[in-house]
Amino acid sequence: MNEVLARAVGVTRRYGDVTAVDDVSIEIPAGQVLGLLGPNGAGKSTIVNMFVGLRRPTEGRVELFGHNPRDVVARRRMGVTPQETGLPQTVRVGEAVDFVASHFPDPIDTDELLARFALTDVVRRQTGGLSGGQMRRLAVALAFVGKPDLVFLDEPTTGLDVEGRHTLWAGIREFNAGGGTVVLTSHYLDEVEQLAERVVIIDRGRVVADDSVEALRRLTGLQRVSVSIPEVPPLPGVEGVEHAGDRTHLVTHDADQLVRDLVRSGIPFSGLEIHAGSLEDAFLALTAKTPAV
Ligand SMILES: Nc1ncnc2c1ncn2[C@@H]1O[C@H](COP(=O)(O)OP(=O)(O)OP(=O)(O)O)[C@@H](O)[C@H]1O
Repeated sequence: MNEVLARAVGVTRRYGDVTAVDDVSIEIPAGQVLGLLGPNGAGKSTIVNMFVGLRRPTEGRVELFGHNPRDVVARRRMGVTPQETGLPQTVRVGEAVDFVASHFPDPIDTDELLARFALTDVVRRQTGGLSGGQMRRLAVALAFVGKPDLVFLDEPTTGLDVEGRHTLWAGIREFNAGGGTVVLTSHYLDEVEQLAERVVIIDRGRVVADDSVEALRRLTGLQRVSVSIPEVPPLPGVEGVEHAGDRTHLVTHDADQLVRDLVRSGIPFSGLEIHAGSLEDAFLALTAKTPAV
Protein backbone atom coordinates (compact mmCIF):
# COMPACT_ATOMS: atom_id res chain seq x y z
CA MET A 1 0.00 0.00 0.00
CA ASN A 2 1.07 3.59 -0.61
CA GLU A 3 2.27 5.79 2.22
CA VAL A 4 -0.54 6.50 4.68
CA LEU A 5 -1.11 10.29 4.82
CA ALA A 6 -3.71 10.29 7.56
CA ARG A 7 -5.30 7.81 9.92
CA ALA A 8 -7.99 7.58 12.55
CA VAL A 9 -7.43 4.85 15.11
CA GLY A 10 -10.34 3.76 17.29
CA VAL A 11 -11.83 7.24 17.22
CA THR A 12 -14.98 8.12 19.14
CA ARG A 13 -16.48 11.60 19.32
CA ARG A 14 -19.32 12.49 21.63
CA TYR A 15 -21.35 15.69 21.86
CA GLY A 16 -22.95 15.45 25.30
CA ASP A 17 -25.13 12.36 25.15
CA VAL A 18 -24.82 11.99 21.36
CA THR A 19 -22.15 9.61 20.09
CA ALA A 20 -21.53 11.13 16.64
CA VAL A 21 -18.58 8.86 15.79
CA ASP A 22 -18.19 5.46 17.39
CA ASP A 23 -14.85 3.61 17.35
CA VAL A 24 -13.91 4.47 13.76
CA SER A 25 -10.59 3.47 12.19
CA ILE A 26 -9.73 4.70 8.68
CA GLU A 27 -6.42 4.93 6.82
CA ILE A 28 -5.97 7.36 3.93
CA PRO A 29 -3.21 6.24 1.58
CA ALA A 30 -1.48 8.63 -0.83
CA GLY A 31 -2.98 8.96 -4.28
CA GLN A 32 -6.46 7.73 -3.45
CA VAL A 33 -9.86 9.35 -3.93
CA LEU A 34 -11.84 8.14 -0.95
CA GLY A 35 -15.59 8.69 -0.74
CA LEU A 36 -17.25 8.98 2.67
CA LEU A 37 -20.92 8.10 2.35
CA GLY A 38 -23.69 7.93 4.88
CA PRO A 39 -27.19 9.12 5.66
CA ASN A 40 -27.78 12.54 7.26
CA GLY A 41 -26.31 12.68 10.73
CA ALA A 42 -24.18 9.54 10.22
CA GLY A 43 -21.03 11.32 11.40
CA LYS A 44 -19.23 12.14 8.14
CA SER A 45 -18.60 15.82 8.86
CA THR A 46 -17.47 15.03 12.38
CA ILE A 47 -14.90 12.58 10.97
CA VAL A 48 -13.66 15.17 8.45
CA ASN A 49 -13.53 17.84 11.16
CA MET A 50 -11.33 15.59 13.31
CA PHE A 51 -8.97 14.90 10.39
CA VAL A 52 -8.59 18.63 9.70
CA GLY A 53 -8.11 19.53 13.35
CA LEU A 54 -11.39 21.39 13.91
CA ARG A 55 -12.63 18.84 16.45
CA ARG A 56 -10.77 16.66 18.90
CA PRO A 57 -11.69 13.00 19.34
CA THR A 58 -13.21 12.10 22.69
CA GLU A 59 -11.33 8.78 22.48
CA GLY A 60 -8.79 7.35 20.08
CA ARG A 61 -6.17 9.03 17.91
CA VAL A 62 -6.17 11.00 14.65
CA GLU A 63 -2.95 11.58 12.72
CA LEU A 64 -2.37 13.88 9.79
CA PHE A 65 1.00 13.39 8.07
CA GLY A 66 2.16 11.67 11.24
CA HIS A 67 1.30 14.68 13.41
CA ASN A 68 -1.58 15.94 15.48
CA PRO A 69 -3.98 17.54 12.94
CA ARG A 70 -3.76 20.82 14.89
CA ASP A 71 -0.02 20.99 14.20
CA VAL A 72 0.79 23.68 11.62
CA VAL A 73 3.36 21.39 9.95
CA ALA A 74 0.58 18.95 9.11
CA ARG A 75 -2.00 21.60 8.21
CA ARG A 76 0.27 23.20 5.60
CA ARG A 77 0.06 20.03 3.50
CA MET A 78 -3.72 19.78 3.72
CA GLY A 79 -6.63 21.65 2.10
CA VAL A 80 -10.24 21.68 3.19
CA THR A 81 -13.61 22.83 1.92
CA PRO A 82 -16.17 22.91 4.69
CA GLN A 83 -19.91 22.56 4.09
CA GLU A 84 -20.39 26.26 4.83
CA THR A 85 -18.02 29.03 3.82
CA GLY A 86 -18.13 32.32 5.66
CA LEU A 87 -16.24 34.72 3.40
CA PRO A 88 -16.86 38.46 3.90
CA GLN A 89 -19.23 39.67 1.15
CA THR A 90 -17.03 42.56 0.02
CA VAL A 91 -13.87 40.51 -0.57
CA ARG A 92 -13.18 40.01 -4.28
CA VAL A 93 -12.59 36.52 -5.65
CA GLY A 94 -8.95 37.23 -6.53
CA GLU A 95 -8.34 38.78 -3.10
CA ALA A 96 -9.79 35.72 -1.34
CA VAL A 97 -7.41 33.45 -3.24
CA ASP A 98 -4.44 35.76 -2.60
CA PHE A 99 -5.29 35.99 1.11
CA VAL A 100 -5.35 32.22 1.51
CA ALA A 101 -2.20 31.93 -0.64
CA SER A 102 -0.33 34.27 1.72
CA HIS A 103 -0.49 31.53 4.38
CA PHE A 104 1.44 29.01 2.29
CA PRO A 105 5.13 28.88 1.35
CA ASP A 106 4.57 27.76 -2.26
CA PRO A 107 0.99 28.48 -3.34
CA ILE A 108 -0.52 27.57 -6.67
CA ASP A 109 -0.58 30.17 -9.46
CA THR A 110 -3.83 32.14 -8.99
CA ASP A 111 -4.69 32.26 -12.72
CA GLU A 112 -4.19 28.52 -13.07
CA LEU A 113 -6.43 27.83 -10.07
CA LEU A 114 -9.19 30.18 -11.24
CA ALA A 115 -9.12 28.65 -14.72
CA ARG A 116 -9.29 25.12 -13.29
CA PHE A 117 -12.49 25.98 -11.43
CA ALA A 118 -13.99 28.20 -14.17
CA LEU A 119 -13.70 31.37 -12.07
CA THR A 120 -11.48 33.49 -14.35
CA ASP A 121 -14.39 35.69 -15.46
CA VAL A 122 -15.34 36.65 -11.91
CA VAL A 123 -11.85 37.31 -10.50
CA ARG A 124 -12.74 40.95 -9.70
CA ARG A 125 -16.24 40.30 -8.43
CA GLN A 126 -17.06 40.66 -4.72
CA THR A 127 -17.97 37.30 -3.25
CA GLY A 128 -21.34 38.76 -2.15
CA GLY A 129 -22.21 39.08 -5.86
CA LEU A 130 -21.41 35.50 -6.81
CA SER A 131 -24.09 33.00 -7.72
CA GLY A 132 -24.50 30.04 -5.38
CA GLY A 133 -22.64 27.81 -7.83
CA GLN A 134 -19.76 30.25 -8.29
CA MET A 135 -19.47 30.62 -4.50
CA ARG A 136 -19.33 26.86 -4.07
CA ARG A 137 -16.66 26.54 -6.77
CA LEU A 138 -14.62 29.25 -5.06
CA ALA A 139 -14.94 27.47 -1.71
CA VAL A 140 -13.65 24.26 -3.26
CA ALA A 141 -10.90 26.08 -5.18
CA LEU A 142 -9.61 27.58 -1.92
CA ALA A 143 -8.84 24.06 -0.66
CA PHE A 144 -6.26 23.73 -3.44
CA VAL A 145 -4.45 27.07 -3.01
CA GLY A 146 -1.59 25.75 -0.87
CA LYS A 147 -0.72 22.91 -3.33
CA PRO A 148 -1.84 20.38 -0.73
CA ASP A 149 -1.00 16.69 -0.79
CA LEU A 150 -4.39 15.86 0.70
CA VAL A 151 -7.75 17.65 0.43
CA PHE A 152 -10.94 17.10 2.40
CA LEU A 153 -14.04 18.13 0.47
CA ASP A 154 -17.23 18.06 2.53
CA GLU A 155 -20.15 17.90 0.09
CA PRO A 156 -18.28 19.92 -2.54
CA THR A 157 -21.00 19.95 -5.19
CA THR A 158 -24.14 20.42 -3.10
CA GLY A 159 -26.29 23.07 -4.80
CA LEU A 160 -24.38 23.01 -8.09
CA ASP A 161 -26.00 22.52 -11.49
CA VAL A 162 -24.85 19.73 -13.79
CA GLU A 163 -22.21 21.86 -15.51
CA GLY A 164 -20.89 23.15 -12.19
CA ARG A 165 -20.60 19.59 -10.86
CA HIS A 166 -18.72 18.51 -13.96
CA THR A 167 -16.34 21.46 -13.69
CA LEU A 168 -15.59 20.47 -10.10
CA TRP A 169 -15.21 16.81 -10.96
CA ALA A 170 -12.67 17.75 -13.65
CA GLY A 171 -10.76 19.89 -11.13
CA ILE A 172 -10.72 17.06 -8.59
CA ARG A 173 -9.63 14.52 -11.22
CA GLU A 174 -6.83 16.80 -12.41
CA PHE A 175 -5.57 17.15 -8.84
CA ASN A 176 -5.70 13.37 -8.34
CA ALA A 177 -3.97 12.71 -11.69
CA GLY A 178 -1.11 14.88 -10.43
CA GLY A 179 -0.75 12.60 -7.38
CA GLY A 180 -3.12 14.43 -5.01
CA THR A 181 -5.18 12.55 -2.43
CA VAL A 182 -8.85 13.36 -1.88
CA VAL A 183 -11.38 12.59 0.84
CA LEU A 184 -14.84 13.48 -0.35
CA THR A 185 -18.19 13.37 1.39
CA SER A 186 -21.25 13.54 -0.78
CA HIS A 187 -24.95 12.87 -0.83
CA TYR A 188 -24.71 12.08 -4.52
CA LEU A 189 -23.98 8.39 -4.90
CA ASP A 190 -23.29 8.81 -8.61
CA GLU A 191 -20.67 11.41 -7.74
CA VAL A 192 -18.87 9.00 -5.45
CA GLU A 193 -19.16 6.30 -8.12
CA GLN A 194 -17.68 8.68 -10.68
CA LEU A 195 -14.79 9.97 -8.61
CA ALA A 196 -13.85 7.57 -5.83
CA GLU A 197 -12.01 4.29 -6.08
CA ARG A 198 -12.71 3.44 -2.46
CA VAL A 199 -15.81 4.05 -0.39
CA VAL A 200 -16.25 4.09 3.36
CA ILE A 201 -19.92 3.88 4.34
CA ILE A 202 -20.76 5.36 7.73
CA ASP A 203 -23.99 4.65 9.53
CA ARG A 204 -24.84 5.90 13.03
CA GLY A 205 -21.22 6.80 13.66
CA ARG A 206 -19.74 3.44 12.67
CA VAL A 207 -17.97 2.15 9.57
CA VAL A 208 -20.32 -0.39 7.99
CA ALA A 209 -18.29 -0.93 4.80
CA ASP A 210 -14.83 0.00 3.55
CA ASP A 211 -14.06 -1.31 0.10
CA SER A 212 -13.65 -0.52 -3.59
CA VAL A 213 -16.68 0.81 -5.45
CA GLU A 214 -16.63 -2.36 -7.55
CA ALA A 215 -16.62 -4.67 -4.54
CA LEU A 216 -19.47 -2.77 -2.88
CA ARG A 217 -21.54 -2.93 -6.05
CA ARG A 218 -21.09 -6.69 -6.16
CA LEU A 219 -21.83 -7.06 -2.46
CA THR A 220 -25.59 -7.03 -2.81
CA GLY A 221 -25.50 -9.57 -5.65
CA LEU A 222 -28.04 -7.44 -7.50
CA GLN A 223 -27.81 -6.86 -11.22
CA ARG A 224 -29.50 -4.41 -13.54
CA VAL A 225 -30.97 -5.59 -16.82
CA SER A 226 -31.50 -2.51 -19.02
CA VAL A 227 -33.65 -2.58 -22.15
CA SER A 228 -35.77 -0.37 -24.36
CA ILE A 229 -39.19 -1.97 -24.07
CA PRO A 230 -42.72 -0.59 -24.67
CA GLU A 231 -44.15 -2.15 -21.50
CA VAL A 232 -42.77 -4.34 -18.72
CA PRO A 233 -44.60 -7.63 -18.45
CA PRO A 234 -45.10 -9.12 -14.98
CA LEU A 235 -41.98 -11.23 -14.46
CA PRO A 236 -40.77 -13.31 -11.53
CA GLY A 237 -37.52 -12.30 -9.85
CA VAL A 238 -37.80 -8.54 -10.56
CA GLU A 239 -36.81 -6.66 -7.39
CA GLY A 240 -37.36 -3.20 -8.83
CA VAL A 241 -38.17 -1.30 -12.01
CA GLU A 242 -36.69 2.10 -12.89
CA HIS A 243 -37.34 4.22 -15.95
CA ALA A 244 -34.70 6.59 -17.35
CA GLY A 245 -35.60 8.25 -20.64
CA ASP A 246 -36.54 5.50 -23.07
CA ARG A 247 -34.62 2.91 -21.04
CA THR A 248 -36.08 0.57 -18.45
CA HIS A 249 -33.85 -0.89 -15.74
CA LEU A 250 -34.94 -4.12 -14.12
CA VAL A 251 -33.19 -4.97 -10.85
CA THR A 252 -32.78 -8.69 -10.17
CA HIS A 253 -30.67 -11.33 -8.45
CA ASP A 254 -30.67 -13.53 -11.58
CA ALA A 255 -30.10 -11.63 -14.82
CA ASP A 256 -29.81 -14.81 -16.92
CA GLN A 257 -33.23 -16.05 -15.88
CA LEU A 258 -34.79 -12.62 -16.31
CA VAL A 259 -33.50 -12.36 -19.89
CA ARG A 260 -34.91 -15.84 -20.65
CA ASP A 261 -38.28 -14.77 -19.21
CA LEU A 262 -38.22 -11.52 -21.17
CA VAL A 263 -37.65 -13.37 -24.45
CA ARG A 264 -40.40 -15.85 -23.57
CA SER A 265 -42.86 -13.02 -22.86
CA GLY A 266 -42.80 -12.18 -26.59
CA ILE A 267 -42.72 -8.42 -25.97
CA PRO A 268 -40.19 -6.86 -28.35
CA PHE A 269 -37.21 -5.21 -26.68
CA SER A 270 -33.87 -3.82 -27.86
CA GLY A 271 -30.55 -2.53 -26.57
CA LEU A 272 -30.11 -5.20 -23.87
CA GLU A 273 -27.39 -4.37 -21.31
CA ILE A 274 -26.56 -6.06 -18.02
CA HIS A 275 -24.71 -4.25 -15.23
CA ALA A 276 -23.64 -5.07 -11.72
CA GLY A 277 -25.85 -3.39 -9.09
CA SER A 278 -25.21 0.28 -8.37
CA LEU A 279 -23.49 1.74 -5.35
CA GLU A 280 -26.93 2.97 -4.34
CA ASP A 281 -28.17 -0.63 -4.03
CA ALA A 282 -25.22 -1.40 -1.76
CA PHE A 283 -25.74 1.78 0.23
CA LEU A 284 -29.39 1.00 0.84
CA ALA A 285 -28.67 -2.59 1.77
CA LEU A 286 -25.91 -1.60 4.20
CA THR A 287 -27.62 1.30 5.90
CA ALA A 288 -31.15 -0.13 5.61
CA LYS A 289 -32.48 3.39 5.11
CA THR A 290 -33.30 5.66 2.25
CA PRO A 291 -30.22 7.55 1.08
CA ALA A 292 -29.72 11.05 2.41
CA VAL A 293 -30.55 13.27 -0.55
N1 LIG B 1 -21.66 20.58 17.50
C1 LIG B 1 -22.51 19.58 17.72
N2 LIG B 1 -23.21 19.49 18.87
C2 LIG B 1 -24.06 18.49 19.12
N3 LIG B 1 -24.29 17.47 18.27
C3 LIG B 1 -23.64 17.49 17.10
C4 LIG B 1 -22.71 18.54 16.76
N4 LIG B 1 -22.22 18.27 15.54
C5 LIG B 1 -22.80 17.13 15.12
N5 LIG B 1 -23.65 16.66 16.06
C6 LIG B 1 -24.44 15.41 15.97
O1 LIG B 1 -23.56 14.37 15.64
C7 LIG B 1 -24.15 13.48 14.70
C8 LIG B 1 -23.28 13.40 13.43
O2 LIG B 1 -23.32 14.65 12.77
P1 LIG B 1 -22.46 14.93 11.45
O3 LIG B 1 -22.71 16.37 11.08
O4 LIG B 1 -21.07 14.51 11.66
O5 LIG B 1 -23.16 13.96 10.41
P2 LIG B 1 -23.08 13.95 8.83
O6 LIG B 1 -22.95 12.54 8.43
O7 LIG B 1 -22.00 14.88 8.36
O8 LIG B 1 -24.50 14.52 8.44
P3 LIG B 1 -25.00 15.31 7.13
O9 LIG B 1 -24.99 14.33 6.02
O10 LIG B 1 -26.37 15.72 7.52
O11 LIG B 1 -24.08 16.47 6.91
C9 LIG B 1 -25.55 14.01 14.48
O12 LIG B 1 -26.41 13.33 15.34
C10 LIG B 1 -25.44 15.47 14.85
O13 LIG B 1 -26.69 15.97 15.28
